[in-house]
Amino acid sequence: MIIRVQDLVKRYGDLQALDHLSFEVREGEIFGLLGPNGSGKTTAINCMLSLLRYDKGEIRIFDRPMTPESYKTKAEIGVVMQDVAVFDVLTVEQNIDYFCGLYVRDTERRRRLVQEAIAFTGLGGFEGFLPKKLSGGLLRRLNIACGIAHKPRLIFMDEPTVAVDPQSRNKILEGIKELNRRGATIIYTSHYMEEVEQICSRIMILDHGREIASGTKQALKSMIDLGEKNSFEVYDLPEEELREIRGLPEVAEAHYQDNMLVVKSHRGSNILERLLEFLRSRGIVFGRIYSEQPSLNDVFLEITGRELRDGGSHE
Ligand SMILES: Nc1ncnc2c1ncn2[C@@H]1O[C@H](COP(=O)(O)OP(=O)(O)OP(=O)(O)O)[C@@H](O)[C@H]1O
Repeated sequence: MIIRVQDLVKRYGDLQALDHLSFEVREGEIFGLLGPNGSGKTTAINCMLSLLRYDKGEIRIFDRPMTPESYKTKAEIGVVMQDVAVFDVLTVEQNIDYFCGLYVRDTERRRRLVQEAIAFTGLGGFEGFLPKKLSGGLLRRLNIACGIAHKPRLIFMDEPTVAVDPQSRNKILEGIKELNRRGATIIYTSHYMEEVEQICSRIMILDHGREIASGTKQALKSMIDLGEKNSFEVYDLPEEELREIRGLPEVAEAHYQDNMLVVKSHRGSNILERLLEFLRSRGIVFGRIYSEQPSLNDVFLEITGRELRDGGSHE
């Protein structure tokens, strides 16, 4: 077992940030911690890294107890934190060399590792740049290079794509999958469900410091009764027709707002064809049609009654 967390409790004064959290991470996984802002993801990571004292519980990494003095364990861990933490006065290359040097003393080997990290994160050509000359996306990639240059066996990544443009984000996500293919186990936190769905092999959903569900994305989605969501651009939908749609046995819920008819079906039922027939038979004019599978947001919504996040933008 790469990580075993048992019954972890962390309080900040009266606030219970982690509430009896237990989970395990196996070798080779990309394990996603998904939860809204403030759900306890960063606190959980800081406890696992022994950067934060906790009130109760046990944390083992590589089958060894994790303590602030676990230097051997720490040397096998890479950390990419939410806030970019690099030295302003050092160049890209010097920064990576500095962080790699915390674990790798041999200068020849380090030189090779630094070059590999530069190539891996696509920072070639920027070696001599100071961090303040880099774009936001490149700075994030430097942050990642600093965390992974020493080729750790286990990598913690805390929201590494916050405030990153879509192109850099995709590069970062591809990079994470590649690190995993090369053998690293990864803990990835995010409040962006699409990212977690895209890269994580197993996911734990957190809310108020508690696990509300965990499993593969398929397993999580099969926990809820929701099937696909079909949306139709409809210019006029009489109340009577909406009532009839709601009455169809496969329909879980149906709403009509701002010229959009949104119909969510129960799990396992495919009703797009039937809805199209219904609309046509009633002479209801429709425009564009979208069909979506349930998302992890639907899982979160069904369990907590709230949206995983407000709005849809990747701010
Ligand atoms: N040093 C601190 N002192 C007091 N409260 C804190 C402290 N750090 C975090 N908290 C609170 O603990 C809860 C969990 O915060 P945490 O940062 O772990 O959540 P998170 O899921 O990582 O959120 P985010 O995505 O915003 O970082 C929040 O309510 C937060 O306000």
